[in-house]
Amino acid sequence: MVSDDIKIKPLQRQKVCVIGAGMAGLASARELRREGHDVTVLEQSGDVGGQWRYDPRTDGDDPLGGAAAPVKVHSSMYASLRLISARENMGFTDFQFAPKDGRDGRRFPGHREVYLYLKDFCAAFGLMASVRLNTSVVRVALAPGPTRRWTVRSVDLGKCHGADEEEEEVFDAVVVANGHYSQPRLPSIEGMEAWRGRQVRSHSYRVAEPFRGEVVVVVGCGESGKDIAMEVRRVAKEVHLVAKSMEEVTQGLAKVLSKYSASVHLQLHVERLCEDGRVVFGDGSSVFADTIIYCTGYNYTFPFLDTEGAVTVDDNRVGPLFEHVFPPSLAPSLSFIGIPIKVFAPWFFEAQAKWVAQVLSGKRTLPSEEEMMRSVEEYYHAREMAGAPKKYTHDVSLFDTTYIDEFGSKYCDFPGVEKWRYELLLSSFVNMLDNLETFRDEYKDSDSIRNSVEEWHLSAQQAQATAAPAATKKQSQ
Ligand SMILES: Cc1cc2nc3c(=O)[nH]c(=O)nc-3n(C[C@H](O)[C@H](O)[C@H](O)COP(=O)(O)OP(=O)(O)OC[C@H]3O[C@@H](n4cnc5c(N)ncnc54)[C@H](O)[C@@H]3O)c2cc1C
Repeated sequence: MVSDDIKIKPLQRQKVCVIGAGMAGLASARELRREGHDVTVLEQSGDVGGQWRYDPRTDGDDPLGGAAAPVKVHSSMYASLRLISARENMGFTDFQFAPKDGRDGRRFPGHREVYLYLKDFCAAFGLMASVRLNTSVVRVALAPGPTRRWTVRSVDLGKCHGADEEEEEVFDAVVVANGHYSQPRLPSIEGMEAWRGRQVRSHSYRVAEPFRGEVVVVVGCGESGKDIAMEVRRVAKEVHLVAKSMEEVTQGLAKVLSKYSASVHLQLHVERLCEDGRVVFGDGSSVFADTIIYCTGYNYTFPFLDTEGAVTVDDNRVGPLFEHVFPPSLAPSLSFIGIPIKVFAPWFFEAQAKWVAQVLSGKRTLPSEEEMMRSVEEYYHAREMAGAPKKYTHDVSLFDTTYIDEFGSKYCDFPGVEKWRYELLLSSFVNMLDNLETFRDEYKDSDSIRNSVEEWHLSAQQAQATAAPAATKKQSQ
């Protein structure tokens, strides 16, 4: 643990390392630069965009080894993926995700449109000047000495893979933004190791073609599970979609299940896998399957981070983190951006990043370590009382307007999410629950949403035309 008498560098312009150039890392870079810090973003891949940079390569089919071993391919996006959140609800406050001529202008565009948007964001704010690509961070630990600083060890993947190519740099602060949709979280099912068929993680699913003519079991009924089951059904002999309980079977899912009843079958729970290739379900029925695709979520992982036990991951709880951002004993020099799930992204990442940038510059102060710790413990206790499993610690719930709005006003004078955006979110969600196959293309806005969306389109386009060049000029000065 960190010694109590360690000196914190006086707050001002800090030399900050951001790990990762996805949505969260880019939001951090922009806010830190705005606040006058000296920022270096280290990104292991050859471009920015994180998850939204589709990668046709995969980590292969071995889920058992793959669950423990770090993945090599970062993005879990499949080729056909389209957003589940409306573009009007995704975007930075001053750089909206507005449709652009000649691009995918749909309300729920494909993954590439988000990647291009993030590239535009980088260009508009001159962020590439701070980003070092092909640089994988392999170790982050407290630097020796009387001041709390961090040694960051990285490898230049563009050059070579040898340990002697590692570089060490010392930073005043580190912002961790490495994402948490890459390392698959797998269920533990009896017989998994000996089952003779192919077992694939949704992380490695790209297209349906490899499953042509097969009997496929899709475990997990979240967004990816449903999307993948519906896509695979077009080429497979039959698909068995496994839900945890009937609660997951929304009206929309029930509709498609009845529409495709000849090829898609709902199952509840996988009981065990048999060596002969059978998959036995909770009701005792079974099927000989060729492939199982696990769509069972992802784990938080920070393989490079050594905090001497100050921050741990326990059943997907990263902690302790004050407001999901600062570990009390290491704040503010270590912070995490993008940990919460089910938030307006990147809007919320921007708010978190603004807070971190302002705390580092001394514009804002944090409560004492003890108070932050108490707050974390109270939060855990409240979650427990509400019956929320530990693994959902960072699910702050998109529909709870208070958390996001209070965060913004309390920590960084950030505007609350406008009412119409919540209305749009809710109506899109209800439409998705009812019309799984069509919700992205067929929707009916209420008059008030339609008016607000029209206004948004106009102002977003104007803002992009004027503010972005100004921002570029300002950043390059
Ligand atoms: C299939 C799928 C569908 C999704 N659909 C939606 C949606 O519709 N709407 C929505 O809002 N969100 C969606 N999401 C969630 C989305 O990924 C997040 O909103 C957001 O992209 C997370 O951004 P991030 O920057 O935290 O992480 P990432 O995008 O994962 O970026 C992390 C970056 O860190 C880099 N990195 C990691 N480790 C290191 C290291 N050691 N050294 C250097 N660099 C490193 C990675 O290469 C990557 O570029 C979806 C996610 C998935 C997987």
